[in-house]
Amino acid sequence: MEIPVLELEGITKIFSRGYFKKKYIIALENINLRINKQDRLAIIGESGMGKTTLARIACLLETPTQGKIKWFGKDISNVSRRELSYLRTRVQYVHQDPYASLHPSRTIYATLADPLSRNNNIRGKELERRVEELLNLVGLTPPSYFLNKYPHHLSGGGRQRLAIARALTANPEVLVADEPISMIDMSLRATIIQILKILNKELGISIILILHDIGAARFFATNGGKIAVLYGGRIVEKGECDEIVNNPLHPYTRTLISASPIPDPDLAQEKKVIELKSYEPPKRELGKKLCPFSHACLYSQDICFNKDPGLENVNDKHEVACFFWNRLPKWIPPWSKE
Ligand SMILES: Nc1ncnc2c1ncn2[C@@H]1O[C@H](COP(=O)(O)OP(=O)(O)OP(=O)(O)O)[C@@H](O)[C@H]1O
Repeated sequence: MEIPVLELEGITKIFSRGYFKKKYIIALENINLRINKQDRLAIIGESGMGKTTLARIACLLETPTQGKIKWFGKDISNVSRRELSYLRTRVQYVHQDPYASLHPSRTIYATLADPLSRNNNIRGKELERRVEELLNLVGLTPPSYFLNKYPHHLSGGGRQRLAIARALTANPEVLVADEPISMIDMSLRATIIQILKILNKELGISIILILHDIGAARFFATNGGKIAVLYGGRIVEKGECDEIVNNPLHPYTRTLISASPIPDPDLAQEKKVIELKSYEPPKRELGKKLCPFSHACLYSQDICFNKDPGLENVNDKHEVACFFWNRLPKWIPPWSKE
């Protein structure tokens, strides 16, 4: 079996808040993920489900409370500070807010040339050539127009392109983009996802894209990519994108798909959004075994409140954590004319 570039094994993250009366927040629980070379993985879920925490742990910017992180099969839980800072250059993080992640007083040339020179030990003409190559790659063309401009001269989409180019200066093995399209114009969102797909295909970089919209996740991961659905800090369903989107087996994934906008106005009018029993966020208690979606799920029964369903293999392309996945009603996709 292929050795994954990055592997998360049984990752749990618990935050504590308060000084005298501590409150514990289970942000992630028992997350297992394998990222192979050139993988395309979309992680989806609503706000507060643990996406950013997972992204930061995958980029080695946050330490898990429990679990192992492996880099090419080697456990890196106890590596030296020096090795950790090296590994952090191999897994690059693209922040959701391009406004905050770029230095406002550096030109676009300096934003890219300084880290390029540091990471690759190049200067002069070679450095200029590489800066131009990166600008071309992310669609900031012609490069000569942008070199002496500043981030504030760019639109939100342009700044996100620059942030992606800067992440590439370290020649990363993995790029984790945390909701990179949430703060940019709707019309530019597809182009940013398209750039990530090109980097994945042409440079062979493994890409983890964090999103809350399953439609965007589908656009990114269709045709060979994967999707993992996060709810209440757990992965409730994961597998090949086309398999998950066409045959979702977790009630939460079905809810997400049914809530996602569809472009066809006739279908949009007829589309039924799946109602839930409750719209409260999941309650997570330390040591309590249950399905995190049980309070909201239309199909939950006693067992769902007393036992952790755990991910089960449906087939080699699909895992789901639901006791009743094979007893749910037939799935009719909202885009179907049936
Ligand atoms: N540093 C922290 N200290 C305490 N609690 C935290 C911290 N970071 C995250 N949390 C909590 O962990 C849970 C998961 O947060 P996280 O930001 O990972 O979710 P998310 O899915 O990325 O949400 P969003 O889309 O709103 O950013 C939330 O309940 C959040 O309040």
